[in-house]
Formats: sequence, C-alpha cells, structure tokens
Amino acid sequence: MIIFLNGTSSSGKSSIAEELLQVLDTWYFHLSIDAFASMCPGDRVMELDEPELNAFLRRMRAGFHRSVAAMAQAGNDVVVDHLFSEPWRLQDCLEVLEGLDVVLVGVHCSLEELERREQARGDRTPGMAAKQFQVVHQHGLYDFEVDTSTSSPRECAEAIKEFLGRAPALRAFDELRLR
Ligand SMILES: Nc1ncnc2c1ncn2[C@@H]1O[C@H](COP(=O)(O)OP(=O)(O)OP(=O)(O)O)[C@@H](O)[C@H]1O
Repeated sequence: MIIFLNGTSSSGKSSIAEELLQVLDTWYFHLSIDAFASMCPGDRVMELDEPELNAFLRRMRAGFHRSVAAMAQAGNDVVVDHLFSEPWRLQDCLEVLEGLDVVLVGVHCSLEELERREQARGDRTPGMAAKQFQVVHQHGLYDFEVDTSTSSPRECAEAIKEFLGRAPALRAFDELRLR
C-alpha cells in the first residue's frame, strides 16, 4: 500500500504523514522529497548554474519516485509526501508506480493559512506556497481529500485511515492512467 499525499508546501503533508505512522494498524515508512533533498550537499548544489541545477533536481525527483516504487515492491507500506508542482512528476509517478496500490490523497489548505504558516516557519521561500497553489491540484482527481485549514494533522490521519477501510477498488491513479 502506498498512501500518496500531494499538496503545496506548508499544507501539512509531513505532519499528516507522521500521524499516519502512529494511527495505522501496520508499520508504514514515511518517504519524503524533503528528506531526499537533505541527503545532498545543499550549499555546493546551489553553486550550479540554472540548467545544471534543474537537471540535478529532476534526477533527484525521478530517483525519489523510483525509490518509492522499490520500497513498495519489496513489500513495504509507504506514506509518500510529495507535490505535483510540475506535470512530469505526476506522469512519472503514474508510470513508475504501475502495478502498485496507490491511494492518492489531496492535502488542501486555504491560501491565507498557507501564507501564515510559511511566514511563521521562516525556512521557506515567501510566496512559494502561493505559486504552487494554482498548480499542484490541477489534475483534479483524488481518492480522498483533506483540508488542514479546518482539521488537525491527527484528524486528517484518522479520516484517511477510516477511508482506507471503505475505499473503492478503482483508484485515482488507474483513472489518471486512462486519460
Ligand atoms: N492541520 C494543521 N493545522 C495547523 N497547523 C498545521 C497543520 N498541519 C501542519 N501545520 C503546521 O504547518 C507547518 C507546515 O507543516 P508541514 O511541514 O507538515 O507541511 P508540509 O506540507 O510537509 O510542508 P513542506 O512541503 O514545505 O515540507 C508546520 O509549522 C506545522 O506545524
């Protein structure tokens, strides 16, 4: 099982993922694109020129998608914390995760609250969430959706768990592949 959380920066994906690890009945791994980004020497990477940096980041994200697939193929249950802020990312995930059971969860949050969180965190580029806001949910299809403007991370995790018990067999990823 792969529970795939998609939402803007500061929408609360990581917080929900950590709660899911506590409330789910089996032992999931939380695989996060942020964790992958922290594995490289960030200060040296920032010295790359723009085309090199874009190529580097694309390889990292493609590697992340394949690592998720590899963990699931080895029999592990996984919570993925990622964002479809470029169309190729969703397309790549649809291809790479084919044959695996993916439940796609949209993590929503009001723009006002996103901007408040972004400012409070201080370690995120101001305006990043607003830029992603118009893009990450553009494919418009989920198995389940949560709103972190009105629910706590624990409430979202509990709602996702409850959904898993009644989820229809046809997944959003199956429908998106047919498009
Ligand atoms: N449901 C919530 N209600 C209120 N605050 C929240 C909620 N979920 C997360 N937050 C707060 O918002 C901030 C961002 O949360 P989190 O790191 O989980 O988001 P994220 O989507 O993983 O962000 P990023 O992609 O930038 O890493 C944190 O300060 C967190 O405490």
